[in-house]
Amino acid sequence: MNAPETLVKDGTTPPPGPPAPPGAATSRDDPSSPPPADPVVLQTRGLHVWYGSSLALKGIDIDIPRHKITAMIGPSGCGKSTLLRCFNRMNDLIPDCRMEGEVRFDGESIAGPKVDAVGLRRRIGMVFQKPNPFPKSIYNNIAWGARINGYRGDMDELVERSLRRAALWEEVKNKIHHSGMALSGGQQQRLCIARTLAVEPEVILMDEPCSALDPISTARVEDLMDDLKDDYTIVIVTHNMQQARRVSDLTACLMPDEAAGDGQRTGILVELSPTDILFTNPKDPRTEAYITGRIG
Ligand SMILES: Nc1ncnc2c1ncn2[C@@H]1O[C@H](COP(=O)(O)OP(=O)(O)OP(=O)(O)O)[C@@H](O)[C@H]1O
Repeated sequence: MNAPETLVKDGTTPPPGPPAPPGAATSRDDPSSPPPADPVVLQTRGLHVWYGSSLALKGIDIDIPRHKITAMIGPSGCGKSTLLRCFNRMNDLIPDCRMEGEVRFDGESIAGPKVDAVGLRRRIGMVFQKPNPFPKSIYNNIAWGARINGYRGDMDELVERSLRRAALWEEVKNKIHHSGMALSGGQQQRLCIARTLAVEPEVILMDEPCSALDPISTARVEDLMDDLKDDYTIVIVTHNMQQARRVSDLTACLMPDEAAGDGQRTGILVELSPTDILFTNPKDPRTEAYITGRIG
């Protein structure tokens, strides 16, 4: 995503709230101020994303609520991962990827050269499909990132706290200086979650975090997500509709735009609903067609 000079808004959609002035103090700067009252933590308006000349996402307007788990489902190639990467500007790292529209975090635009993308990714962490621990010890998988991010506190305490929070401590406490690569796939994924938690993000983006895991490891990660949502906002992309039903509070259904030209698969958001409603009484016939297997 290249930061656009001018943000383009879809005139058919309601505009977001007013942006905070650049450099304005936020509640995060002042520890005595109450947490933001706005229940929406991430918001897009009129979001379009292109890879080269190919339009991958069109006109996405979505509000992600704080301290909830929002799942994103939809057929392959309809732009779920692309949308996830818009939230912390990971698309900036993809050549030829360009976005127009607005993405707001805590009410402030994340686009533009003045926003520190690295700092943004610290506040909005990401867990990937394939566990990707560093080729370092379990301890250093956590300590390394924390040190780079300027952590000056008690590192042993941070490592233990992060591993406990990721429900991994009991399994690794006696081999903390062994390689993270020697853990099982499920343990590696929880180590990656612990590494993400160690830098104290507010939001965790998960891109199919269980697709490489066996059912028992999947259940452990799902239990962990449920436990984490009191303190974090989680957005998860999943192909597994049962998983979306089990873990999420809200579900967003993305579908290919029927109006797109031949050979184009452009994703649009057709529905965002409470998960129990989306799977039992969907508002949009395209959602119903997808969840009943009539569109894949
Ligand atoms: N790095 C990239 N370069 C070029 N095109 C890309 C890139 N990443 C994704 N795309 C294209 O953008 C569209 C959306 O891809 P994306 O991976 O976001 O969809 P998805 O819904 O997450 O798919 P899946 O469910 O298969 O993972 C696809 O047409 C894909 O080919």
